[in-house]
Amino acid sequence: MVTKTVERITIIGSGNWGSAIAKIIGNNVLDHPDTFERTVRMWVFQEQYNGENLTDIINREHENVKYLPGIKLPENVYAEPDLLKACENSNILVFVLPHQFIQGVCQKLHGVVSSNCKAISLIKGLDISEQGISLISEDISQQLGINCAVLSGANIANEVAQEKFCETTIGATSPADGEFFYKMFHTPYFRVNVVQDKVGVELCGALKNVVAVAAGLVDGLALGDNTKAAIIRRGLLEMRKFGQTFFKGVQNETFFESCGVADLITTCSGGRNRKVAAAFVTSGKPIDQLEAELLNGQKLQGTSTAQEVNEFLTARNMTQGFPLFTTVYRIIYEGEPCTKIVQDV
Ligand SMILES: NC(=O)c1ccc[n+]([C@@H]2O[C@H](COP(=O)([O-])OP(=O)(O)OC[C@H]3O[C@@H](n4cnc5c(N)ncnc54)[C@H](O)[C@@H]3O)[C@@H](O)[C@H]2O)c1
Ligand SMILES: O=P(O)(O)OC[C@H](O)CO
Repeated sequence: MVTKTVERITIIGSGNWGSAIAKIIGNNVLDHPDTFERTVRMWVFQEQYNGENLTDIINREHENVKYLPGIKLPENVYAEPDLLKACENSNILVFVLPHQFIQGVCQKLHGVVSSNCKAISLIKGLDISEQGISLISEDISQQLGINCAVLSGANIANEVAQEKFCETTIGATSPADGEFFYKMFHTPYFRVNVVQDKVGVELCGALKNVVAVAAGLVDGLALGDNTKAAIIRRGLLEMRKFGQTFFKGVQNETFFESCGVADLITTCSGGRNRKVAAAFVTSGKPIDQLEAELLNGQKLQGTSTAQEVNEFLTARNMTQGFPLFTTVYRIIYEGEPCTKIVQDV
């Protein structure tokens, strides 16, 4: 008799989105016991919450009281503070942590992960320097020697966790991987569409965060909805130009998926980057201070991505071709007046 092996999943990250996605995966594996192992492990960057380990609270209360309060996680989601233990014998790795922490995690996992693992990145960020750009999914693939698909969409975590209808996009170059991840993530309220333009999906997720900062500046200046719509439209065009200038094969259609225009709308209305950028205008406080004051440990991605994109464009003498990305950078990091967001774009 041939025994069918089932896939063991580890979620690497347990913030606001990591916890919301743990709810989806934890429930979906129960619907597919022939495909997935029942227990889903979630790596938690350990911290104390009211004098207790966060992992102990999550495993007792089935709730991430710090990053996703008020939402019960399925009882088969198990929080583990040791990264290597969390990933032991896993076949499926779901990367969902702020992009600034991915290098450290990959270094710890280097040489430990089996080459027949599949990975998917839900991270919205890029690894950019003067030397060039790497997609986070490419970094994961290269450092761990495994394939990595991506998932990105108009998905504010708290709304997804409350099971409010939305859509998302999976980018997978292999149709078999696309089908597999569809099964792992799709629900009636979290509708997955799979496309092959993995690079386009990932770029949308990262670059929309810079546009969200611009939208927050507009809100802070109380310029109104027409102005914000103009910023969103211009932002979308710059995202596409950036993708099609620096990467091969990025498709126009991808920008009309959930990961493109839909994510721009949601992030520019209700996202954290928007919120902190608006407060930057109204309070005059530095971004780091506002992140700490307003986000309760959650992390911003848009300001650091604006800085990374600017470093990359400056090294190529191409900032003029991307006025919105460049203006966001200059306002946040070089003290340009916030009103430049409508003068220089
Ligand atoms: N929150 C959302 O609505 C949402 C939706 C879609 C995509 N995303 C993307 O998902 C990714 C993860 O975001 P999130 O919202 O789950 O995180 P978050 O901002 O809510 O939480 C921050 C996380 O980072 C962890 N952390 C802090 N220091 C760390 C360290 N040194 N090393 C490793 N981890 C550390 C914290 O424990 C916490 O789990 C990001 O790329 C984000 O853009 C977020
Ligand atoms: O809260 P933000 O700005 O990080 O955006 C959250 C999600 O990416 C929206 O899809």
